[in-house]
Formats: sequence, C-alpha cells, structure tokens
Amino acid sequence: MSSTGTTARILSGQPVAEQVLAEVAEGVLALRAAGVTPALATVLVGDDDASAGYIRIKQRQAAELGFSSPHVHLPASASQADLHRVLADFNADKDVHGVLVQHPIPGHLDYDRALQVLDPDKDVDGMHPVNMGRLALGLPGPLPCTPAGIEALLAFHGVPVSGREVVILGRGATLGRPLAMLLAQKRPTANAAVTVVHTGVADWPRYTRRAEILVAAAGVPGIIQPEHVRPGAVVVGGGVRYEGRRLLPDVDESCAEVAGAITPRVGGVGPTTVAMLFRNAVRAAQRAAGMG
Ligand SMILES: Nc1nc2c(c(=O)[nH]1)N[C@@H](CN(C=O)c1ccc(C(=O)N[C@@H](CCC(=O)O)C(=O)O)cc1)CN2
Repeated sequence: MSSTGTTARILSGQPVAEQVLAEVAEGVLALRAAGVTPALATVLVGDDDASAGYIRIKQRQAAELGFSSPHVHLPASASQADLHRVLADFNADKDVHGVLVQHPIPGHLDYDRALQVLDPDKDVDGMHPVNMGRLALGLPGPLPCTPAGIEALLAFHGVPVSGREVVILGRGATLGRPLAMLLAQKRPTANAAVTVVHTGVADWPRYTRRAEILVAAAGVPGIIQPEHVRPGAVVVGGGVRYEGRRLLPDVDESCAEVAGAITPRVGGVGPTTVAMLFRNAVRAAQRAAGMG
C-alpha cells in the first residue's frame, strides 16, 4: 500500500515506446518517399548470448520500421584496431546513418576508445563525448537513450517534473550523469532540482528519502528498499544489472508499498530505451538527408 492507502500507480514504458515508435515509423515513411532508406548498423563483438539476443531484437524492430540494418559480428578475439576499422568503414558509408556497438564488449577491448572513433552524428546511443558535450550545453544532438526514455516516460504519465526534487542514485556515464543534465534543462518536462548521489556516500538514504522523484541508477540489484523511499514518491527503476538475459533491477518490488507511482520491473524503462535508439536513428537519417 502507498501512503495514500492504494497500491502505487504503475508507470508502464510500453505505451511510451509505442508512441515514440509510431513517430519513428512516420519519419521512415517520409524518408522512403524521398528515396532514402534509413540504415541502422549494429556491431557485436564476441559470443555473449544476451547481447546477440538484443541485437536480434533491434534488427527485428528495424525491419518492422523499414530500416535496413547492416550488421558486423566480430570474433571475441578481435583487436581494438579491428573494431575501429569496422566503425571507420561505417563512418565513411553515406548510406549508413546510425551505428551502435552492443555492450558489453570483451574485456580486452576499450568501449570508450571505440566510441571516440565513431562519427558523433551516427552515434545512436548518444554516448560519444561530443554528444555528451552537446547535452551538457543544451545543444541539439542524439540523447543517451535511457535518460531520454525516462524523461519521456514521466511526461507521458503526466508526472510533473518542473520545480520538483529529483534524486538520482548512481553517477554512471550511461544513466546517472546524463539524466541529471537532461532533467535540469529548462524545458517543461524537465526543469527539476536534481541531486546526484552515489553509493560511496555513506548516508545516501538521507538523500533518496527526500526525493519527490527517485531514480535508481546504481546497477546494484535490490539496493532501493521501501525505507529508502519517501512515502508517495515517484520511483523510477533505471539501473539494472544483467545475469545473462535475466534482469536484476535496483528497485525492490516491495517499494510499491510506499511509492505513489513506480515503474514495473519488466516493461518499464527498458522498452523506452530501445524506442529512443530508433528515434535517434531516424533523426540521424533525416539530418543526413537534409530533412532534419
Ligand atoms: N549499445 C548498447 N548496448 C546495450 C544497451 C544499449 O542501450 N545500447 N542496453 C543494454 C541491453 N539492451 C539493449 O541493447 C536492452 C536490454 C533490456 C531491455 C528491456 O526492455 N528489458 C525488459 C526486461 C526483460 C526481462 O527481464 O524479462 C524490460 O525492461 O522490460 C532493453 C534493451 C545493454 N547493452
């Protein structure tokens, strides 16, 4: 039960993703009418089953939306130079508009260095340093997918963000840090008072307990328990760890007894992340075609 005596409202990501993908599909139609087939290239390194599965999901979605999706699968023994060569080839290919490297990649490879080889305008994950810089400065560019998905999810469900206290537990480059920049921007769906705290702060619950909107972004399974949540707060589970394809969320399901609204373990932030990937991809194709 929540503080109001009712079960927390469930903030599903599914309808958000459907809405975003419907807009993407319209964009694809317009591009195709202009003779452009948007292309989202994928790169997989190694034989991780879960990663191969996510690539298949993205390729299936790409086909449904009308994208082409060239794919390169490098062996686990590939060198950093091999990976850079693949990315340089995609950079040079004017028919490829977006590129993603599925992570994790094998431990001997450096994901961040590879990302720097990628043309920032083809970076559909929105993780290139140039795109992080654009985000920091409030300039247009591809946004990191999970943060963009969370902003869209809150807006879709009518959760007011402007002027409210958002606390993000976790400061990682894929979620905590970019989300803080995004939600602090001056826009009606953002404009929040944002605090980033991390698990290295001994009394981090002091921060999370005062959040009107709490975003778990720590990647520590079950770290958020009911006693860390302000009664009636909105709780967003963004941080996850994977065991194979099994998703281990940061937020314990019992938090629904305290929260006013909460994202579900399955069908919450995850589907919005994939939708935002395609939004970035269609926008990259539109920009390249002079239709952006
Ligand atoms: N280059 C990238 N690599 C990875 C990303 C990414 O965004 N870009 N994210 C994850 C994997 N991933 C997409 O690639 C991804 C994983 C899971 C989901 C999802 O929607 N999960 C379901 C839960 C499924 C379950 O537990 O039953 C959900 O949240 O509802 C979407 C995308 C790592 N690599």
